[in-house]
Amino acid sequence: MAAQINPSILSADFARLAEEAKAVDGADWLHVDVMDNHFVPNLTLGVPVVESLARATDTPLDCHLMIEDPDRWAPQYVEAGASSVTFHVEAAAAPVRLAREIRAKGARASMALKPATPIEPYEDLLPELDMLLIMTVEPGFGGQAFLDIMLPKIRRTRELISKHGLELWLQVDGGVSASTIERCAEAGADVFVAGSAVYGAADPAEAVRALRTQAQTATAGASWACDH
Ligand SMILES: O=C(CO)[C@H](O)[C@H](O)COP(=O)(O)O
Ligand SMILES: [Fe+2]
Repeated sequence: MAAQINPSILSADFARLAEEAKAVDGADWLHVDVMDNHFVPNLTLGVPVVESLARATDTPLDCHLMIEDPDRWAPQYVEAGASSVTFHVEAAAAPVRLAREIRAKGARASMALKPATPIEPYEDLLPELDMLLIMTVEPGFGGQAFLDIMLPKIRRTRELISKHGLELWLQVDGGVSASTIERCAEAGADVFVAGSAVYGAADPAEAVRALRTQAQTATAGASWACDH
């Protein structure tokens, strides 16, 4: 699969979300960070904003739910128009049931791991998912420094995906920029969230294209991608 770049609107101007979505024309997905001030110490937006944004853009929405009780709330984000919904495993009571419910409602089901959460206990759940998100910062805020100690976890997850022959996308989120994206791609990521690196650029659409080129080039030279 070609590398995908998902600009995070956390770094956009929330008063001009429709225009900010257009500013990254050509992006694969729009990454929408939902924070409830409980699971993370920050508060962003909820279902009504996602509904409006889904009407305002043709770019599919990738909703990253950093909230308590995703079992209750995640299905509502599918109904609001999200094409992919990510819940945190640390917050989910029944991750398999929830992933099945998200898929049954017609969206891609994705599960996120905070930096201190290992992948190994969840190996058997991977076939239930369309995407796995490895956080490369502590969730809660944009503009944080990339945690390169997450690279071995990305590598081990890519090995598990290959071992089971899965079509699972592997997303990284947090501190992804021109100086870190190649290491993520080489380790095995294929979906890249970038907030400040895109919306902080003079030309956000050009930043998306440049990041994609960097990721594609790094992937082409990576050992994990040789048989793809
Ligand atoms: O989930 C997130 C934070 O919890 C954001 O998606 C992420 O931080 C993007 O911002 P940046 O690229 O600036 O790090
Ligand atoms: Fe995110």
